[in-house]
Amino acid sequence: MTEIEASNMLVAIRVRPLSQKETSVNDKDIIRVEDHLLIVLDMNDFEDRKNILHRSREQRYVFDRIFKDAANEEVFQSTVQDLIHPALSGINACVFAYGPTGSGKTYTMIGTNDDPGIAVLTIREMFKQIESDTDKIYEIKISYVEIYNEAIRDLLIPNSGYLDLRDDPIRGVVIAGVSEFSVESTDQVMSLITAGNKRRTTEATNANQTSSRSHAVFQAMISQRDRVTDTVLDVFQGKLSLIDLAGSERGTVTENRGLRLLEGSKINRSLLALANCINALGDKTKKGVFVPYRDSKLTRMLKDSLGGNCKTIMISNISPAASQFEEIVNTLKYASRAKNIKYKVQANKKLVALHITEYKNIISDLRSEIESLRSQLHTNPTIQSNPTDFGECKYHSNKIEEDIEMKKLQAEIFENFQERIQLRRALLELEEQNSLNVLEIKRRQAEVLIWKRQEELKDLPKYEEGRPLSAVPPHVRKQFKDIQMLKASTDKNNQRKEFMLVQLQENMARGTQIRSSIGTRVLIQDKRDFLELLIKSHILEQTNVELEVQLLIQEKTITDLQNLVLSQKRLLEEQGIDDGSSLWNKVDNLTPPVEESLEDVEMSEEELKLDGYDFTTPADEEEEIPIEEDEDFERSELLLATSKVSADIDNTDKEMGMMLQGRALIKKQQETESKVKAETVQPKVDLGPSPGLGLIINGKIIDDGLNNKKLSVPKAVKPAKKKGADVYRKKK
Ligand SMILES: Nc1ncnc2c1ncn2[C@@H]1O[C@H](COP(=O)(O)OP(=O)(O)OP(=O)(O)O)[C@@H](O)[C@H]1O
Repeated sequence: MTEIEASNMLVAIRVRPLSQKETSVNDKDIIRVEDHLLIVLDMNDFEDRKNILHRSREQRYVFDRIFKDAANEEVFQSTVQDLIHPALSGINACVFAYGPTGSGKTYTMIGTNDDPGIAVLTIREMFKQIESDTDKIYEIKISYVEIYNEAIRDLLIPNSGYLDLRDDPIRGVVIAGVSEFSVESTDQVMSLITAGNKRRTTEATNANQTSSRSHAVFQAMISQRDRVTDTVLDVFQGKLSLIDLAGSERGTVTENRGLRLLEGSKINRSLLALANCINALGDKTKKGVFVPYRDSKLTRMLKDSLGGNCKTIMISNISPAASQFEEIVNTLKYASRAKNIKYKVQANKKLVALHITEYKNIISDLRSEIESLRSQLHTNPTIQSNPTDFGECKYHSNKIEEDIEMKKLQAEIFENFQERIQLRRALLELEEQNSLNVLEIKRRQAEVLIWKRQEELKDLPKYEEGRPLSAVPPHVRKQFKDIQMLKASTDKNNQRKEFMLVQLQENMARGTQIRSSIGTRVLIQDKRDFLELLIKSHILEQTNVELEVQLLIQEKTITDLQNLVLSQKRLLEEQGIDDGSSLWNKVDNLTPPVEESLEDVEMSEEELKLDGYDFTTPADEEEEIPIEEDEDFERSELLLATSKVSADIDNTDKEMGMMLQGRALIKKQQETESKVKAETVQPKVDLGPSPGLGLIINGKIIDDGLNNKKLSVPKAVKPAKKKGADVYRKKK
């Protein structure tokens, strides 16, 4: 598995001017900028300077780029301009504007006539570069959608229905059925964007007169090839995404009620999912932890941009007003975390061997469902007979009621099926992450083994013989620390897997219940059409999964895996370590030194820098990232949960068959789990819960991931410290 040089996400901060409203109430500007340093002053420092007991809440942050009183052109030139050429050369690029409501995200992305925003400037620059490149032919298609209340709508066509996301084996996550317009000039793009913006859902809230209630995603698909005929052509395909996120809502700030409150909680949900992904990707202590991209439509769409082969820029917007202190600090903390996100070209690589069985399960599951539907369709004599027979319909005498019931059923079936596919795929991804963790652990263990071998040749006591960890070189200590983190992440992933398995069981039981209720809920002819539709959608999904399997096999990642094992083995053999017996047994038996806990032996900043760690995080980074804990937020969650429960079908009467199927599934998963466990060395240190990664299942926030306790490692009982030469006992 070849990895290109990793680079970090570029994070820029944009501070908007004080608004008229803020100035009119004498709100103060509390943001100071000195090059890469951003200082958030404490308002109390203005008013209460004489009170020496007052503890200042002043905060300092370091960022790649900070803009204050800057025009959009300046922001563009120092950030996004550098993405245009790579995007035209086949590299994926993404820019997203993040920040609380009213902080200037839409201003940054769209701008005004006098100060055109990033989207306009990007398109202009793109066509400028295309026109000056006479050697190549470019084709550009654009799409523009919004995610509103977790539903995707096309902004380029009027009255768009809801669109769905699909996992395309070649293009990654795609929006099925989205309109893509071929464009040849800036003007064409601009008129499409303007029309799209008019269709975007905006409302006045207390915090912003034209608050964007949705996340807007503009994408340009670029293909480039040489202007040479009659030769085999290489076509490069890049994707440039520009995303204007909806603002994070705090009920207390916006004083939203009713629909706005419900809407806000959905916006928060996808932003919480985004924050969870940023936390998982950007936290150095969370190596190998499963990234919950599937928790929201937004994060599913952003999967490539956050953790894949994509150059991404995050522009975090803030107001400078003292009244916005909490929002400013929250935004800056998330932005700081995002700075740690790194990219690797092959981050989305899949491990074929470990997936084939899982995919086969999905296919056989779909097949049996199709069979059951077919037999319902063909064996039920009442369906085959008179299509206008209304005899089976017990409850609906009137056609309108019938239509409503039919639509409700359709929605239930679709939702149930989508949810199942999402859970299944998430389980696959989780398995993949754990398998990668096993590999990463072994890779590091092999490194330690090599170091041990080299040490054996020296006249020093072995670390097992009392040599403290502090005497171990930094690069080896880093391997031990990484191993510890990876094992902790694998445990955390397994806990999450258990949650998901329970959800899957419930989903399947609900599916059976919905299907068995069809006969009593709709008309005969409708039932027939309905079942046919169901069969078609299932066949489509099955074909999709089968295609994925074939592609995975073609990817030959199995070979990659074998190559890795072989090269690792060769490496060890070269060092005279592997005697040809079992390499993996040998590395699995490797235990970290017990004389001192790994946490006790802190590496110096210099040592860590040498090992590739980043120290650009603010001093208070260790603090927990606060979440919206206000009453309104909780109330809106409750509201959502209640509406969900009332829409749910009572599934207490589970069929025996489903129970057996569920048990078989759990048994299978347990077998897989014990297999994974057998391959993984149990951690010697209890790491406790890993912080910062929340859990959203079926759209419900199970664990916000931000209230968890911090990662704590119980300190090992330290032996009395030896000094100087005592530490290095002579080998006998
Ligand atoms: N850099 C800026 N210069 C001048 N005015 C600005 C700037 N940034 C934002 N504004 C003004 O502040 C107000 C709020 O900005 P905007 O609508 O872009 O916020 P937002 O973050 O997109 O809000 P929401 O999340 O509610 O949609 C607007 O009136 C906008 O014109």
